[in-house]
Order: sequence, then C-alpha cells, then structure tokens
Amino acid sequence: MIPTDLRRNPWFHLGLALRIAAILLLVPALQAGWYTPFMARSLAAPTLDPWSRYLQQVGELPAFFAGPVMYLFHAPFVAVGMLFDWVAGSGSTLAQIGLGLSLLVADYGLLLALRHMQQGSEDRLLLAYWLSPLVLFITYWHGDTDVVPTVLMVLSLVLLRQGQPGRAGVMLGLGIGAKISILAILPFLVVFLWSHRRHRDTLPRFLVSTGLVSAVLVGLPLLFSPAVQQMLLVNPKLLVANPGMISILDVDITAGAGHKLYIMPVFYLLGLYGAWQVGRMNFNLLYTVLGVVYLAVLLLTPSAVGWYMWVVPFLVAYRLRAGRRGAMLVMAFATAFIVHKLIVTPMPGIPLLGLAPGLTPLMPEDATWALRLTSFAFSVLTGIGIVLALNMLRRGLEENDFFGLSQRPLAIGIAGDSGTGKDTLALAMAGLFGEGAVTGISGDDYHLFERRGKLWQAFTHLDPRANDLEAFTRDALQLIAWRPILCRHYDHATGLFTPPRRIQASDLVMVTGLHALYPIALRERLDVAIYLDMDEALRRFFKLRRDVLQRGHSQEKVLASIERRVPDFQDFVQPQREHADVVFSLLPADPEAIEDPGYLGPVPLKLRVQMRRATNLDRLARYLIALCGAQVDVSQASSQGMAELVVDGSDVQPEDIDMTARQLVPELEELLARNPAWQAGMTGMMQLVVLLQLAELTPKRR
Ligand SMILES: Nc1ncnc2c1ncn2[C@@H]1O[C@H](COP(=O)(O)OP(=O)(O)O)[C@@H](O)[C@H]1O
Ligand SMILES: O=C(COP(=O)(O)O)[C@H](O)[C@H](O)COP(=O)(O)O
Repeated sequence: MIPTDLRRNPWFHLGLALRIAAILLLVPALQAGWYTPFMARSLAAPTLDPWSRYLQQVGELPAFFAGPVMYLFHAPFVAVGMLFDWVAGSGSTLAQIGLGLSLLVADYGLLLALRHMQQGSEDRLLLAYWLSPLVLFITYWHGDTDVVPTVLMVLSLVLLRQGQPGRAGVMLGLGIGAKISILAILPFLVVFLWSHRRHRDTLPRFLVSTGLVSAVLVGLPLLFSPAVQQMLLVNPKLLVANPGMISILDVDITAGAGHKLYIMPVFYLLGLYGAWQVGRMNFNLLYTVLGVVYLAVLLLTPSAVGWYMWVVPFLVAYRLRAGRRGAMLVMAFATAFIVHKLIVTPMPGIPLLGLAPGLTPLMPEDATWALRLTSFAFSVLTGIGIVLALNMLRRGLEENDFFGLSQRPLAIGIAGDSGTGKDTLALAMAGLFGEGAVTGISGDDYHLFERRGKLWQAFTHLDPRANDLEAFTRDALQLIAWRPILCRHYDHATGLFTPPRRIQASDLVMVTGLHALYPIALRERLDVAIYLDMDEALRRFFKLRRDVLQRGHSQEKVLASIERRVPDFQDFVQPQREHADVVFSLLPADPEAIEDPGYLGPVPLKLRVQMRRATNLDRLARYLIALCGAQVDVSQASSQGMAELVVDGSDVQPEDIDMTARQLVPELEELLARNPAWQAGMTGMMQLVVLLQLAELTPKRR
C-alpha cells in the first residue's frame, strides 16, 4: 500500500500526522456548512440525481456543485462515517471525518502520481508537495475537495507521458466528471500532442476516450438534471471569497453600451495562443505552460480557494527543477496566499476548543482598514504570483527543445567503404526515433549510371566523378532546411534506378553513402559526422556474403570489384575519416569465425570507438560496465587526438542500453520514439554513442 521508501521517510510521517490531526481536530466551514450536509442528506435517501432532489427540497442550489465522480468518490467514506454516527449517536461527526479521510486518500494518490511525474529525490518531493503549506491549507484548513480532480488530471498527464493516450483520456474524462472546469486543460493538451511529431498519432485516441468518458459523466447529468444545468452558471464557492460574484465571467470591464469584456476568456485564449506559438514542447514545458496559465487566471480573476490546488502539481514540478531559488519563490507565494485567504475566508471549527466553523470571513466586511489590509494582501499575492509565473516560463522555455528541433532537423552523416555497415547503422538509428521522425538520403541513389552501364568500365563507385555529389549535397541540405526533395532510388536488387519519389523532411535527417562526408558544404551542416572503419577482413566477409546473397553478384565478381576499388578507396573514401566526429570500427571477437566465407551464422563482434568530443567517456565506460555488463577499455588520447573506447560484449541486451542512455541523457525522452527499437550487442553500442554525441552538441544548436 505505502512504498517502502515512503514508509521509512520521516517527512512522510510528519505530513501524514499533520493531515490526520487536521481531519480529527478541524471542521472546515465549507465541509460543515455545505458538503457534509449535502452528502449526508442525499445518502440518507439515495437518488440518481441528488442535486435536483436538494433543489426541490431546499429550494436553492446545492452547495455540492461538483460532478458525479466527486460525489461517488466521497460517498463510501461519508456513508461509513454515517453508519458509525448512527451506532455511536454522534450526529454527523464521523461522517465529517469520513469526508476528510476521502480527501486524504486523494491527497496520497496525488503524491504517488507526482512521484511518477517528477523523477527526483524523495525528500525534495515530500518537502515540495507533502509538506506544502498550500496543500495543507486548501484541503485540510479550508476544506476544498479540488485535490480529487487534480489527482485525476495529473494521472492523465503521467499516462500521456507513458504513451498510453487511451487511459490518459479516461483519467481526464473522470477529472471532468469530478469538476467540469478541468475541461480547461484539454485545448492545451491538444496543442501539445499536435505540436509533437512523436505524439501526434495518439491525439485521436486521447480525444475519443476523453470525449466518451466525459460525455457520459457530464453530458447525461446535464441533460437530465435541472440542478446540474444551473450549477454550471453559478459557482457558490466564489460567493464566499468574492461577495456578489457568482461566476468567473463576472470579472469584466464595461465596454460601453452595456457590453462587457470578460477578462477570464481573454487571458485563457492568450495562454492558448502562447502555447501554440511555442510549437514543439517537451513535457516539462507543458507543465510550465499549464502552471503559468492557471496562475494567470487565478491571480487576475478573484478565484475560489480550491482552484489554487490545480496549480500545485506544476509548482511542484517547477520547484524540483528550479532549485533553491524556485523553492523560495514558491514558499513566498504559498505564504502570501495563506495570509490573504486567512483574512478573507471562514475559519474552520475546532470542536475541542468549542469553536464552531465560521461561515463569514474573519475580517469585518465594512471596515475601511480591513478592506485596505485585504487589498494589500491580495496585491502582494498577485505580485509574487506574477514573478513566479514569469520565472516558471523563463526556465521552461530555456529547458525546452533540448535538441533545438523546433529550429531545424538533426543531421547525422554516415560515410564508409562498401559493406562497412552504413545502412545497418542508419536503420538502427531510425528505429530509435520512430516512424515518421527520420528521413534518409543515400549516396547510392546519386550514382550516375545503373549497374550494367558501360561507363562503370571507366570508373568505380568510389570515384566521386561516378556520382552526382552536387545533387546529393543540394538535396541533403534541402532536407536539413525542412524542405522536401524529389529523388530517384537505386535498387540494389535489380541494379536499376526507380522513378523519382518525394521525400519529406523530418526531425532527423540520416545522410549515408560512400561520400557522405566528402562535400564540404554538406559536412559543415551535419550535427554528427560518423565514419565506419570496419576491420578489412570482416568487411570483405560481410560484403561478400551480402553482395552474393542479397545483390545477386558472383563471388568472383565481388572479389574482383573489391581489389579494383582499393586505389579509389584510398583516394576518396578513407580521407573522410579525418572529418568524422566519431569513427566506429567493428572487429571480429574471434577472427577464426570469419575464415569460412560460406559461414552464414552470427559473428560475435567487438567495437572500437574513437571520438573527437568525449567529455563523459569515463562515465560512459562505468555505465557500460555496470549496466550492460560489457568489457570496456578507455584511452583518452589515441591516434589523431581522439579519445578511444574498446567495447566487447556481444551479449549486451537492448534494455540495458536503453537504461544506460536514459541515465546518461535524461532529455532523450524528447527525441526518442515512445518505444525505441534498441539493438543488442555492438549495434546497440553504436546507437548509444551516436545519441551521446547528439546530446553533447545541443548547446551549439540553440
Ligand atoms: N553492426 C553490425 N552488426 C552486425 N552485422 C553488421 C553490422 N553492420 C554491418 N553488418 C553486416 O555487414 C553487411 C553490410 O552492411 P551494410 O549496412 O549493407 O553496409 P553498407 O551500407 O556500408 O554497404 C550487412 O549485410 C551485415 O551482414
Ligand atoms: O559500392 C556500392 C555502394 O553501396 P554500399 O555502400 O551499400 O555497398 C555498391 O556496390 C554500388 O552502390 C552498386 O551497388 P550494386 O553492387 O548493388 O550494383
């Protein structure tokens, strides 16, 4: 029930003790005056529409104007409390405590949800949320029930982040069924999912499940319950903190001739436009945008106390990322909030001291000095809130788009001799980024002649003059500039060109070929330049096997071609090595395994990596040993001034490499597919090294 690390944490126990004490010792005015009587009355005579029954019997709108999910969540706890009250003859004391316990359950659920939403130290999360004075005041002093829709909203965000849009929609639908105002978050989630290539395909499933669940939970009650229809327009909770106000639309500016400018919709639409303008958002920026928009609405329109609960998860996310400065800002905001609400909202009852719940604010409503003090407190709260919102936005924008993808695609170049593994590595990298996120352009498609062309007598494929490198460069640069190209394809199965086809740009452009690092204009635009320098015996073994079995060449022809190409390899292909950021050299773990050209089984491999930029080579080595069980040798300064890493471990598993990658580059989540296809063995190692190179580049790309 309670995770071990929480059970052993003193901060958790302190927060739990504070909550239980508040539930037993305090009787919040909202609950005593509205929620508990409504729940008790309706549970005493159950009906499908407790709201209309209350309207008929009492003649005024019910005080419990939340949706059916909220009602059904509290009902079991209040019903058990009522049962004990009936046995003990204790009035509605235990029913009231039952309501408080239901909030504690939702509150604890929100703590667990936030543990999923924000990876980080347990202590810092407990201090940021479980011991937050904001949370304790709103839920246990003032008695609001907004923690229930808030936990459902956070669960929806967590499930979205985990790539489960259907379940995320169900959770959001339940949240809307608990409090219809949660609907306000939906347009922001639509903008987020749409702006993200990796999430866009989940949008329909998310919308359908949200729509179905909320249609049943909100649509039906709206259709058949007159009281629920009225509740949408009138928000009695606002009356307590803002006399004379019955709806957030009452915050307006008279625009002459009886027309009004409603402030809330204006700020909401500005926030939505801002989110759309940001374009590609990561989840942290989504949390920031939601937090900032919620704060703006809360601060710029006199809001019910419970609505501040909705912004708590985003304040927690900001505080955990912003360090001490963020923590101080959030604490200042919480303090100003509590001071203001203490003087404008009713006190809870304290039965032990004989104090009844106060249904009127502490301050005398008509005294000038009281109005000045209240206005001053609200002004301080608004001022700190605006500073907090601006800091959240600044940090969120700075941290967003870690790879600079909203500016232009990432470009990876892979060059090497024939058979060194260019296509294999390019396919492996594409599998990490996901369908639709990668565009490939191959130098083979820019050969000048087809396989049976007579001019191959004069040139080998390695001679730049036998390839249209100008068109290759132009098209690659077009893709790197987000522009589509028209390009024919060289089919290795037939040795013929296919008709030109349109290739769209994507987040990642993979430029592969014998001359991928040859054109200066191209290699200068590559984010990572890779050269494959496979062990020659291994290359011949692999090339022979591939060209005979997959390309239909005879063994004699392939061997003759290899010999004929050596001079051009030395003149045109090998010199590209010096332009590479990374040089991968695959070696046979056991040279005897490739002595028989007819061997068709797997070949255990080793990998030598030489990197020009290797700030965390030792850290990488430690993770590879610890998490992947690989044997690793590191030498900082190898030949050509490159750091060198030799890795042996053909039994390295994809999930170990995935874990290593996420440890070394937490921001990878923005880049990788929801289920990245990691490869086992040395191919997986190469995938990991390429991603590390991309991550090291990012500051330059911004
Ligand atoms: N990382 C790798 N792991 C195992 N085998 C590989 C790897 N890279 C290449 N090969 C083998 O080498 C052959 C040629 O690879 P390929 O990617 O077609 O080379 P290129 O595209 O450079 O001509 C492949 O058919 C495969 O059998
Ligand atoms: O050298 C290469 C480049 O391809 P790769 O680097 O993939 O080996 C191929 O031999 C030519 O493209 C001709 O192909 P084919 O032999 O099919 O005519």
